[in-house]
Amino acid sequence: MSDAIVLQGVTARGHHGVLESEKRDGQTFVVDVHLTLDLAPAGRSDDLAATVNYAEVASLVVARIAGPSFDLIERLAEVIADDVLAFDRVDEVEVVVHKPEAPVGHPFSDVQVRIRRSQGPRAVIALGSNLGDRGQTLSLAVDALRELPGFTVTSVSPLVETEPVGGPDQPPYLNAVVIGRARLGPRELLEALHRIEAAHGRTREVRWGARTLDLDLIQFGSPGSVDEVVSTDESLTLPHPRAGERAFVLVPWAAVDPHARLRLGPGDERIRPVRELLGGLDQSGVGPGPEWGQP
Ligand SMILES: Nc1ncnc2c1ncn2[C@@H]1O[C@H](COP(=O)(O)OP(=O)(O)OP(=O)(O)O)[C@@H](O)[C@H]1O
Ligand SMILES: Nc1nc2c(c(=O)[nH]1)N=C(CO)CN2
Repeated sequence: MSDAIVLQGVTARGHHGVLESEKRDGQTFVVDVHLTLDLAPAGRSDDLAATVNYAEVASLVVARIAGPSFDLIERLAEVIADDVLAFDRVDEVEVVVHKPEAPVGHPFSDVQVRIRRSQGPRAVIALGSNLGDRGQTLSLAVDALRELPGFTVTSVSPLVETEPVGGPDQPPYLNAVVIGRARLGPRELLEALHRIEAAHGRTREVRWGARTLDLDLIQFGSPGSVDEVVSTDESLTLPHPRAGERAFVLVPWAAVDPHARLRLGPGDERIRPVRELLGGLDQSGVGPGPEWGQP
């Protein structure tokens, strides 16, 4: 990925430094931020929501420069990198902090630190429940994902109420989609999903039968990018082979990421916008669900 947004020379006064006089008097800090992200969705749609607003990044940087004092500019760079990586769309960030008035004791023009930090691949997880207190179970599953080491939840879709698709006669489902960034590998993530399912009384007796909780890994990495994982292995097929035909997955996914794209199958070259796939599906069995946290 070579697309980037580059914001240079964001300047503000701050009180970072090891010396008492630096903390007391303050000085000028200058920050450059280089964000690596896919700009094609914004290029195609002309929609600010499909990219990162550089003015928001500048405000975050100024807030950190002017905010609570750190001893080291390394620390200032690190917190700025963390703030920028909280934008789900950013794959990698480089932060340079300049301190041109630093007390160096000799003539000099600038001192700077430069760090580069990356997100893990983006993972899309589909949630479903049609037994017990469905909303409560799905809320607890999202909590468990938020607490999962090596996984950062970045977005949670609204709940949808859906008619069962396939399998025996069974009650209606609540479904949702969670998107996150994974430092875990896809297998470790699937094992963690199975542990969360088991903690909520999930059993596997009937294929496509009723269940307290179902967590499917829909996609790991961005389709077409180097971090995408494609697998035909039966124990972990990626992308999930039935996702493209399931309105109960695609409706909540498109609601939380209108620019999402899906490879049509593990052996398939075709990558399609989720909204386009939805256009070809019968969505009559999918309706709005309760608010999160409401019965
Ligand atoms: N992408 C994937 N996400 C989740 N499970 C997968 C995936 N690929 C393969 N599997 C395997 O599928 C097996 C059955 O999973 P599960 O019981 O959740 O299926 P299901 O929900 O009844 O059906 P479906 O897979 O059609 O949603 C699991 O043991 C798992 O190893
Ligand atoms: N509406 C709906 N139907 C389903 C679901 C689901 O989550 N929602 N899951 C299935 C197997 O994973 C089978 N059928």
